[in-house]
Amino acid sequence: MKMGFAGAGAVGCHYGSKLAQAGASVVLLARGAHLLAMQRDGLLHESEGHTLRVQMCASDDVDVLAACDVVFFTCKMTGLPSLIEQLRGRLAAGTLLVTLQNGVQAPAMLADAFYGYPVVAGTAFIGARLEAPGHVIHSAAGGVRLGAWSAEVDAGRLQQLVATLQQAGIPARIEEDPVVMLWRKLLWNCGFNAMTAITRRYAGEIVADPALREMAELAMQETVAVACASGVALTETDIAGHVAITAAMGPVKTSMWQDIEAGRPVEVDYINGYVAGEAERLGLAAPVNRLLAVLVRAMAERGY
Ligand SMILES: NC(=O)C1=CN([C@@H]2O[C@H](COP(=O)(O)OP(=O)(O)OC[C@H]3O[C@@H](n4cnc5c(N)ncnc54)[C@H](OP(=O)(O)O)[C@@H]3O)[C@@H](O)[C@H]2O)C=CC1
Ligand SMILES: CC(C)(CO)C(=O)C(=O)O
Repeated sequence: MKMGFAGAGAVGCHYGSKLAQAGASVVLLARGAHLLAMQRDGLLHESEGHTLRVQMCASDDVDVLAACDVVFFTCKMTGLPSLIEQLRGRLAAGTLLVTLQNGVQAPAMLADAFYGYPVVAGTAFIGARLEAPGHVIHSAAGGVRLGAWSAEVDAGRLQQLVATLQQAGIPARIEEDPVVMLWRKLLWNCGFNAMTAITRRYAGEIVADPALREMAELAMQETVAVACASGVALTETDIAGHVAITAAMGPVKTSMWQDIEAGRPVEVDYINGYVAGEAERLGLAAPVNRLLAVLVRAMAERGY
């Protein structure tokens, strides 16, 4: 199976490297100083106490993905529309397209742009960051959940992909309802991504502080209400589950906190901003999500 990673940063390089180490043929679409570093020295990959230099084919030419069996989209949501435009008409028919973005919008965007292709929705539970160009640190977890999004997805092929990921040491499983899967992850991200980015506290610390925890829970309650009004069956139990898991979580810097610190575009419009917008469309109120989105946008504009 030839695996491609479109927008190979922290998440794409970690998974690409794990697959390459297990013998898969892997190609990375990357750019800038990060690409140059990987082309010159290979990827420096720190994971689970091991540091390796891993050589993979990396390019900024989209045709590097042309002959892949599977292409994982691993750019940020902020970069997805332009990446889709670059790849439109350039991938072989039948290529399995897998999204791993936070938020709930990526699979539908791909299914629209790549009509007739098999599209798989995915969620990544991982702590990973680009420490420097060509240097990825995987610090926590690493599981992937996948669910068939478009009718073109063949169940056997999806199972084979999950087996390949598992053989590479990536905990992977299939979810029967990809919409619920995406919203359940969004629920956590609405509660904790902006809160960690604003307060510079780990999610576990937010849960341990009654006032901060209350805000995170309010953001998640609004998200549950929007999900339910959209026909997605999330409940208060999902919130309690997220809070319990987060209380036991180590010091993982969320992707939004990393982006704010690095002065990169933030995904808040696809997380709290998305929920606030959907609430307005549905005639609901989501003031906490709206406030979190406004604050994170303002911080991002100032570059801190
Ligand atoms: N990192 C984490 O721990 C987690 C991340 N996620 C989610 O996974 C997704 C990916 O996150 P992450 O890996 O951290 O993001 P990164 O920013 O580390 O990686 C994305 C990479 O894609 C590159 N890229 C974007 N567009 C293109 C393009 N057109 N051509 C070539 N390269 C391109 C970016 O380059 P450039 O920097 O130049 O834009 C960047 O190197 C996000 O939706 C995030 O929310 C989910 C859970 C945890
Ligand atoms: C849940 C977590 C922290 C890691 O999977 C995440 O989604 C993020 O950093 O955006």
